[in-house]
Amino acid sequence: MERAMFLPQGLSLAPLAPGVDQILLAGDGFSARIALLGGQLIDYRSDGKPPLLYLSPQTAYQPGKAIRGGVPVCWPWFGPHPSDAGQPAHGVARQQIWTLRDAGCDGQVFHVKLDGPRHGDLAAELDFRIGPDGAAIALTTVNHGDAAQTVSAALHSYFAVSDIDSVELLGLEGAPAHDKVADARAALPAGPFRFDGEVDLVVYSDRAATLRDAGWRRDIAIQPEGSASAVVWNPAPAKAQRLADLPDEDWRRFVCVETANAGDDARALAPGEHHRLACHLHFSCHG
Ligand SMILES: O=P(O)(O)OC[C@H]1O[C@H](O)[C@H](O)[C@@H](O)[C@@H]1O
Repeated sequence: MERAMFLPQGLSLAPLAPGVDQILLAGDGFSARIALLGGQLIDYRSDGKPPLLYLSPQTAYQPGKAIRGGVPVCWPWFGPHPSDAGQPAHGVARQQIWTLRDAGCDGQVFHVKLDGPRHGDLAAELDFRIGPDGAAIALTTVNHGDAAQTVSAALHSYFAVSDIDSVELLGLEGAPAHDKVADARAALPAGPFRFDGEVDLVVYSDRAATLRDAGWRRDIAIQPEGSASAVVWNPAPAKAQRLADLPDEDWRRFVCVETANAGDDARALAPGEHHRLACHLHFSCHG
């Protein structure tokens, strides 16, 4: 909180829950919130429009627990730990408090830098650029050690949708994928992808994708950087019921399209090397 005096106009720190602060951004025609727990964007919206991101009303804002919604940062591993089942799923970054290092404003675009927890010799930082046209989130990993390290990660975006039956995902047609539900390798269909039942895919693609929502007449454009994998996830009713921090019916209200370095796309970092994984998110409404 001691940094509050340096914050630009439109940006402030406020409590989100006991022991957890959030950064509030109020721009011309848009607003956003970043939780320091997990270093995660939890809200972005244009005035009068539906939110970009889904955020569970049942989430616990408690250090040591991940927030269900927004854009959790999975780091420095995605999914189960590669060798130690006692470690948390999706790494340590989403459960810990990040530190605000710098914030500024360039015209209408806010930028915010956060420092993440160290994990051994690996360090993480986040760079947000948030303006009237959308949000960009960049996760940079640096290997400060003397040995090579493998890192997997994801910007686990929960996109809000009008209803899951109204959306289709475009841009990943025909891409090779690992279907984690069937534990099988397969290519995505040649046409638009629709969500039918539980979906948990690592799609090997570095292409931009578009989430088209006919109900809200909106397209969300997802432009990846430093990524050759996208994780596409929706739990469907049975798995949603097993998630204590998600209302039973809310699986209909989001889909995750995660800009990732997952599965075969994990990255090896030599000593001193860094890697930047970023997603650039824009939405447009159509008639
Ligand atoms: O419940 P969580 O640990 O947040 O994980 C939620 C989901 O994240 C990713 O999308 C994984 O591919 C899924 O397998 C997992 O179920």
